[in-house]
Amino acid sequence: MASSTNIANLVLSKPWSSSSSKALYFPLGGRVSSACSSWQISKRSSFRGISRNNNSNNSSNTICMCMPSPSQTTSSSTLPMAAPLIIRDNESLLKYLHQPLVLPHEVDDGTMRKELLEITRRELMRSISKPLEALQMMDTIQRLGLAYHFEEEINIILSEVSSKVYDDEDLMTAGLRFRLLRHNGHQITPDIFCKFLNENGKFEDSLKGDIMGLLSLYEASYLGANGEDILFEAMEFSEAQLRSSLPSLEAQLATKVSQALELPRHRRMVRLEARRFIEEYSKENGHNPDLLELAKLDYNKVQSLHQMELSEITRWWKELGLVEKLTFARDRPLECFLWTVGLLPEPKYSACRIELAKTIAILLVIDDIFDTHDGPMDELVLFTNAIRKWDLEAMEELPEYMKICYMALYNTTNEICYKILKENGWSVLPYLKSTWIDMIEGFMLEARWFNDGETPNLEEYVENGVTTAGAYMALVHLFFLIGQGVTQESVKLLMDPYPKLFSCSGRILRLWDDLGTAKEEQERGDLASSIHLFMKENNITCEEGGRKGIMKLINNLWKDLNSELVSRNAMPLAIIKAAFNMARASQVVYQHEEDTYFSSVDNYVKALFFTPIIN
Ligand SMILES: CC(C)=CCC/C(C)=C/COP(=O)(O)OP(=O)(O)O
Ligand SMILES: [Mg+2]
Repeated sequence: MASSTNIANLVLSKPWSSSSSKALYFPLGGRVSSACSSWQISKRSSFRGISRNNNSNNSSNTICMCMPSPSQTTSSSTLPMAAPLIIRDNESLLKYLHQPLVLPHEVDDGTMRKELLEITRRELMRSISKPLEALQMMDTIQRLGLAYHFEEEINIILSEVSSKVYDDEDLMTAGLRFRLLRHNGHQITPDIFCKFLNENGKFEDSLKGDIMGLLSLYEASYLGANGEDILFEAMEFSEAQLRSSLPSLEAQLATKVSQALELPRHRRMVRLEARRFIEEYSKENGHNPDLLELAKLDYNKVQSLHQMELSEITRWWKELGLVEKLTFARDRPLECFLWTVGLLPEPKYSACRIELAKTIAILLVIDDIFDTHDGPMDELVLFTNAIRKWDLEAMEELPEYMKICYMALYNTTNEICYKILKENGWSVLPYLKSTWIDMIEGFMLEARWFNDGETPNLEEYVENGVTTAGAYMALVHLFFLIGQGVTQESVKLLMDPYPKLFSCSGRILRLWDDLGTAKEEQERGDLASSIHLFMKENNITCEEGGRKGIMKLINNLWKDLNSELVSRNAMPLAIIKAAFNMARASQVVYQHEEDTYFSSVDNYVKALFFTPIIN
């Protein structure tokens, strides 16, 4: 008979408190109940159930976790998504973050995760003699969000498969090999696809029925750089074939293909893809149960790290108190944090994420001084001049509401510089200051255009829009915060002018921003957006046509961005990755209505930061 355990009196610990790992074992098949709910314990292995009681009538704020003893096993699992969670303001966010909560990795106390990591590491290295197996496993590992644990092993395997010639490799393997090598910054030429062309230079008709091969070619084609025409041929060919075969595919494969057609792998944000793919993978026949288990444990562990960071950012933001003084300004620490997790998904960048989120929060307030508040021109000029001087005395001339913002920027930037100096011995104030000055001058230029009734051309608007979207500011900060490959040579490439890598990724950010926010901005009476300037310059009368044109520009910018990955220059790989991630995050933040899985930014935030994965 099923036993029942009342959880009302369980004392649970905070997600980041290391001292109190509690393992609560319940009998498999038993029930755990609270005042308003009960859970059947029927899942496999250690931790298998966590649910926050969201019944607002019940003040107990119960979090329930159920866990069969390690000896008990059962099969199959489903991952419920985004439980209802309402975060109304920073107050309730902080409250939420400080509520007692036990996350799965704590229950496991890390032992199981470590064991699974070692099992996976061994399996990955064993697969090296079979390239296809190794590549597939590596691909799954990356997709599950686990690649950061296996950087060394992944590089060993990639070096191995990049140096060999595989005469008999099929389309699927060639596509996978190309994509993984290029994604990870290894050299590979698209000539490996030449053998799949007929005498007219077109992909062979015989490939049309090879759905897995086409899918692999399709995903690889999105990493094409300028001049790699074979990959653009590959993109058209594979996309057309996949679309036309979609109705005849069996359900699971059809889902795989439509997911890919919706958004190729190369453009997906790492943590969101991990969240989504863990569920897909759990339903795949023949999945590796250890890998799946590891992915879930790891996802939840990283999520609890993110909660801790978010708690730190929210505390900082509240203490700063900017929005209490500037009531028109945006109050969105969560949104800032979403960006930073997009740019820097790896756990090791915890401190960088916190600092970057601060800069974005301040950027939003300055943007609001210029846009929403419509600061009078003379005040905006004063503000711009004071920032140029970068001097607390210059602050004295400013109106009260500007003073507090000025000092918040001044202090936060100095604190970031101090941390970098302490950590690495680099004195970076001239660079950080300079990138903020560029940004304020960009805002000022927009304000002048608006005030004088002047319309810039598309190119002028977009280039300035990269600066006002904060792209250069964010990447220059990250260059020093990450601190990898900071040399005299790479620092010389950083500013004056900003590197092409930054401007391509920044243009993608600006264009997605306009696609996502132009409607409200136009209603508010802001400057014409890139969509409208594109329509004007190309004699297009309908907005839909303008949007399509902008999408084309974005696709071309991706080719430019990929070219930067191929040429590499002296830019460190970590900052190249961050620039790519900025382009990826832009699409995620601004194109959510077309995403059928998460469907809203709110759901991204819940899935990323608040809802652990449960079985
Ligand atoms: C990674 C980074 C730097 C993220 C910042 C994102 C951003 C562009 C915010 C401002 O958008 P907005 O649409 O409110 O402002 P704008 O007036 O510039 O369009
Ligand atoms: Mg905008």
